Amino acid sequence: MSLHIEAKRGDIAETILLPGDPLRAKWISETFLQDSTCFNTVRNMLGYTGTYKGKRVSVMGTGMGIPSISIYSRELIKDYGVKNLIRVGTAGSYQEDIKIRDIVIAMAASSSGINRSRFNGADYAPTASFELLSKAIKSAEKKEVPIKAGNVLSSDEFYADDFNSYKQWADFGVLCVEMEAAGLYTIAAKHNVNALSILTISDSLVTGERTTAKERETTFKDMIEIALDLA
Ligand SMILES: O=P(O)(O)O[C@H]1O[C@H](CO)[C@@H](O)[C@H]1O
Ligand SMILES: O=c1cc[nH]c(=O)[nH]1
Repeated sequence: MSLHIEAKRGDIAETILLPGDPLRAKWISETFLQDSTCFNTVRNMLGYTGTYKGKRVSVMGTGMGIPSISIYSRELIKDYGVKNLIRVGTAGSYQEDIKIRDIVIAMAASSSGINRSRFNGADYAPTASFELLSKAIKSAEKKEVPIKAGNVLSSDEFYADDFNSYKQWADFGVLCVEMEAAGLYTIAAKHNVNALSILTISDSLVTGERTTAKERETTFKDMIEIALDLA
C-alpha cells in the first residue's frame, strides 16, 4: 500500500493505462478487460487489473494536471514496479487539420515550466519512450487508424485568461493541449521506465467544436485499443 493507492504489491500489472478521468478507467475495465478486479478506491481514483487478449494489464485514473499524475505515476513505479505507463487522454486541437476524434501521440511535451525548478531554470525536454511510440505506430497502422505525432503542450491551466495565447504554440508546430504528458514523461525518465501519451481530440480551439463529458468518459475506442496492444 502506498500513500494514495491501497493495492498490495503484485496487484498492479507492469503495463498500465492512465486516463485522467477515473470513470474512464472504470469504463475501460468494463469494456475491454477480462476477469478485472478493482485495486484502488482511495480518493475515488479507481484502478483495475485484468487481462486483454491473455495479457495482464491495469488501468487507473490519474486526476487532472501534472501534480496529480506525478503523484500516481511515482507511486506506481516505486511502490508497485510498473514499467510501462500509457496515458490515454483527451486534448484540445491547436491546428486546423487536427479534427475532433483524431488521435495524437505526444512525441514530446512542452509545459508551463514545472521542470524549471527541478533543473535550476534550465529547460528539460520531456519525451516519449521510443519503444512504446514505435509499437503504438505499428498497432495503429495494422488497424488502419490514422494517427499524428508531435509536440503537445501540457498546460497548467484549462481556462487561459488570454484565449488567443494558444496561437503562439500553434505557430511553433504544437499539435494540441492537455495537462499531464510532460509530468508523466519526466517522472518515467527519472525512474528509467517507459511512458507514452496517446490523446484523442475532444475539442478544437480553432473551430470551437467540442464533445460532451459523457463522450469523453466512454468513447475513444481506437485510442484504447492501440494502448492495450502495448501490454
Ligand atoms: O481527459 P483527460 O485524460 O483528463 O485529459 C484532459 O482532460 C482534462 C481537462 O478536461 C485534463 O486532465 C486534460 O489533460
Ligand atoms: O487540457 C485540455 C483537454 C482537452 N481540451 C482542452 O482544451 N484542454
